[in-house]
Amino acid sequence: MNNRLSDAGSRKAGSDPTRTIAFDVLVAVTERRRTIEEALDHADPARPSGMAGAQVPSRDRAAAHRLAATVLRRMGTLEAVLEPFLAKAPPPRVKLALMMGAAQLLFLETPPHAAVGTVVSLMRERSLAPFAGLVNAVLRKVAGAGVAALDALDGPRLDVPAWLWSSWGGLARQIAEGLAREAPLDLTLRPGGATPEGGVLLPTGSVRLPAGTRVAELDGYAEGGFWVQDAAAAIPARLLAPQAGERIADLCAAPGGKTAQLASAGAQVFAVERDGNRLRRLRQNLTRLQLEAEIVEADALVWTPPELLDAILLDAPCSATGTARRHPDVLRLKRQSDIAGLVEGQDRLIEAAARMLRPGGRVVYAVCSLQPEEGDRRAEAAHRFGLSLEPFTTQELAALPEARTPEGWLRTHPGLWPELGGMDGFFAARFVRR
Ligand SMILES: C[S@@+](CC[C@H](N)C(=O)[O-])C[C@H]1O[C@@H](n2cnc3c(N)ncnc32)[C@H](O)[C@@H]1O
Repeated sequence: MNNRLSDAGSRKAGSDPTRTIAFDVLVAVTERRRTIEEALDHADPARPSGMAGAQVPSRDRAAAHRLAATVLRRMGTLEAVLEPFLAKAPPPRVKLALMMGAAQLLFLETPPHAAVGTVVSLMRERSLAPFAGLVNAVLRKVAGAGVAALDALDGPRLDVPAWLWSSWGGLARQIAEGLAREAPLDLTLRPGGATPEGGVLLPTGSVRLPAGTRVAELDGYAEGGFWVQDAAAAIPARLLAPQAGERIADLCAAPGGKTAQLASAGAQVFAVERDGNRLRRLRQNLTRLQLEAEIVEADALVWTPPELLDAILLDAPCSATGTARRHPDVLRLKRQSDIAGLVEGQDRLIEAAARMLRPGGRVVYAVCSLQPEEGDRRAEAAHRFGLSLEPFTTQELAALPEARTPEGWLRTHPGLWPELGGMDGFFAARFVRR
């Protein structure tokens, strides 16, 4: 993909869809609070941002995704690099274009003539021509300073919004250092599935391939030998320890990574999901994997299982701050004020799950969040719903002892496994119905 960004410089200036799409994505994320994926779905380099048009070819989409994600991941650092070269603050869209140029120069190894030339052309394409001279001059200075400009900057601190940094307490620096790295591709293998070529088996059982690997091109993909799932995301379903024949609900199921884990253990799985579009993806995933589950389009708050259940996996909707490596837009889109509403929804789902369980039945509550309100605090509150805490044992977390909290919960974060390439942030706790 590096090449893709570099190649564009040799094309005619102004004919580069990658930068145009990346710019439109950045505008959509920062001005309209769209996710990168949503913005890409609406991208059309031939039209100004926000107008849906022809589908973007997948190679352009991937390269634009990488560029926009790099800007969002390193936004604080990029602002600090540009600041000395700007006499006064430019309009927000001009600043985005400058950050895009600087990201290519400093993080994506794009040749200077390509990085500067394409962003200058972009200014004309997006009705910002009066600023083309400024952009040209500033980016040339950034190119002249080179990566040495990064040396004096505290990148991890600059790139994380202050409210998130303070919410992560003593782990903040470690987490932020992990977020600065691009996430690898992690797979969960079907039982007995073969590791694709180049894959490394991780201590927890997932298989890891380098960032940028195209999953659909791997041997065994079409045959359903594996599915994409971050190493940390694969742990909660393992901790539920599904047994063949057990009645288990996956209450927030799409796109189905955890449903697949439960089904491949031989459990009788109800995959409950309220979003019809996401449910379609879950169905497609299960079909490719040749796995079976009872797919239920319903709100888990009101759904009632045909009989009380043996176990539940509750992967509740959350702030998703634990996925910021893969989705750096999360850093810019989430706000501290979002947390209270999410917490309320999580408690309602825990309460609903408790009602579905037979006495002695277990639930693993999980969130891909790094926020303590959505993690430990929810575990502390679960007794209100007739649930007892059942901590994970050291043996259950033997493959990742550093992720076991003093209370016996699971807490992963992007700063773990730095030498192996990190992992997403997840919290999980187990409760049993009294
Ligand atoms: C964190 S994602 C789940 C990821 C999934 N467990 C996996 O591993 O692939 C949360 C999902 O919960 C769904 N959801 C949110 N609230 C729900 C509810 N009340 N009932 C059912 N599904 C819900 C969302 O649409 C979303 O697909």
